[in-house]
Amino acid sequence: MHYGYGYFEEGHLGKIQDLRLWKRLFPYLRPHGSEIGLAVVLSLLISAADLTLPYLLRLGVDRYITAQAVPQAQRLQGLSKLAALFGALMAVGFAAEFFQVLLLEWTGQRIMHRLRQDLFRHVIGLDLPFFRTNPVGKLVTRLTNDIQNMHEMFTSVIVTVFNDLLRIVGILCVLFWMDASLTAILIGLIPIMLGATLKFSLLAREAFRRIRTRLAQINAFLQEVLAGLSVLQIFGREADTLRRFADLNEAHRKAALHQIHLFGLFVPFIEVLNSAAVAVIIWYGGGQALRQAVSLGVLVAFISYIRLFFRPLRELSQKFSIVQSALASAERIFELMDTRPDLPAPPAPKRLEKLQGTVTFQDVTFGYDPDRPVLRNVSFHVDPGRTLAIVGPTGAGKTTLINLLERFYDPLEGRVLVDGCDLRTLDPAWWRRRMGLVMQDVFIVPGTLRENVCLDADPTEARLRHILELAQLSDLVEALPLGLDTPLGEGGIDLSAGQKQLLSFARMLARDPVILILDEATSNVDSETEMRIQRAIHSAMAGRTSIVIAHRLSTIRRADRILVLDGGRIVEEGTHEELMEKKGLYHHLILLDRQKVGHGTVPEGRLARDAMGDD
Ligand SMILES: Nc1ncnc2c1ncn2[C@@H]1O[C@H](COP(=O)(O)OP(=O)(O)OP(=O)(O)O)[C@@H](O)[C@H]1O
Repeated sequence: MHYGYGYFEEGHLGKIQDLRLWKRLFPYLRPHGSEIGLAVVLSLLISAADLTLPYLLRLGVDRYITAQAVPQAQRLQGLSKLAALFGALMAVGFAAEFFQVLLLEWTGQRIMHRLRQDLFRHVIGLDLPFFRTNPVGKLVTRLTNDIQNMHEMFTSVIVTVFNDLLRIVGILCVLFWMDASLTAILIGLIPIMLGATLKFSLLAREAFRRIRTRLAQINAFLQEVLAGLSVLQIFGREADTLRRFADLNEAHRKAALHQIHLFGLFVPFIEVLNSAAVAVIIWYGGGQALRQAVSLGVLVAFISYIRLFFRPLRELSQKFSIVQSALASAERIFELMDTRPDLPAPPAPKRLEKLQGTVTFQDVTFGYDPDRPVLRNVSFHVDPGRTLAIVGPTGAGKTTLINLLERFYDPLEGRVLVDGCDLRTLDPAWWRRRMGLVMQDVFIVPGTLRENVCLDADPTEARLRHILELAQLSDLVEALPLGLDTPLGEGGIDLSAGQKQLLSFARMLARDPVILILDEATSNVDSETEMRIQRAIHSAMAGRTSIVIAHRLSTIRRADRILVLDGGRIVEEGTHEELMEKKGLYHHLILLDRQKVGHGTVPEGRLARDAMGDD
């Protein structure tokens, strides 16, 4: 939320004298040099019009209203001319200000658009390890509040500060030229005005910070409560939740009231100061006028100038605050832009001409936290077109293995090779496009069902129909009024967990990958659909290297090789028959599974993975 004083993250202010930041900002301003130049010219026009208006008043009073010696008709004619000139100048000032605002907003929006685009491009190019340590909320703030903050600075500070300074200096010069002693009085009032507004700015900034903190607490609380509302209702936590919300709401109300008091005090105070300045000028200047030391016109012009003079003075401190907050935002934005990917890109990323699909793990050790390895000395080899099944207890490191194969992370030790090439030497985007992933968690991208199936693939209409058929999605598509053009996700329809898995399978088929990875691919669909999907999966596996995190005996049996992982190590390896003969962990797991099936606690053929950790 923006209050006109900039958005501040706890206690952090930007340093206006930080040249490094201005240097980084300059490339964003440079393409708009002509627009900024034009805005400055318009500033000159606005200031000139503003400064001339009170002077016309002076002329009106001195030359025509109080000039008894001049004939009446001439005075009236002069006044009409002045009034016309006054109107014309106001129109010029208005038009110039209108175009300046348009120009600055347009430029500000263009700059922000580019900055946001650059930042987003950078963020989505970062690797998964970065997102583990940087909360999503923080990144969203960078792309929204911080960018908005800088927009504020571009549109309402950079050029308009020039306006303000020009006006202040211009007015002082004109006043000095008209009457030095009256100007001296006005200058005496400047420190009081500046001091008051500066103090107020600090208090206002603190007040807004408090409101924002309270609002952030309310937002976080609401998000949490609404996401888990059903659990809350089941456990009867409504009254307690209501009480906690009431406390947060009350704290926000108090903070908002404090800010209203502050403004309620400051705005009239500034008005009083303004009026006091006018009173002093009337008292002192009036005396001078009576003694004929200054003309009545000068006095009238002076009073008009005072009004013009105090506004920019008052706004300068507010603008100072906006610049401080914008520079703090710029610092955070550039800090994010300077984050380098954790996975170093090879100097010349390779793309293999003809990918066979051999996968080799060579003595791989890896941990998300380098001090706590999740995989230890893992080595295996899968030939093209072969199927490898990985089984093991919960938390054994199965998904981590897949993460390394996707090159979302690099091993701490050892190498992951495809067709004999270290993954670190390949172009990661090219490599990831060669893999088809069917996972339990399916991410729906905002878009239609067709876009969600095709993603980066471009199958023909007939092929797409065939894919939907294989993925058991045809009936669903037919039942939807808009068919494949039905929007999914927010604002569109929601798919069931099972339907999402079918979608994930369809995506894999559309991509036609060399390497197939299946992780709990059909855990959420009914038995009949599962059977059909399993059949389709097996035919999809033909001719592709497949790595399956297996929970079903049927899949495991068909695998060419089975790895049994436990505590991040490969503890057994072989075919189903070999491992059964060994009578080790695999044998134990299978027996447990059979027992469970016997007791009817798990569906037939599903490996009793929950029981795996019991041993
Ligand atoms: N992103 C992550 N950051 C930190 N630790 C993680 C992360 N992902 C997994 N881990 C840890 O790594 C270990 C292995 O997790 P992994 O997901 O590979 O196990 P898994 O064998 O796939 O388990 P499951 O069968 O339950 O899916 C676990 O101890 C887990 O806590």
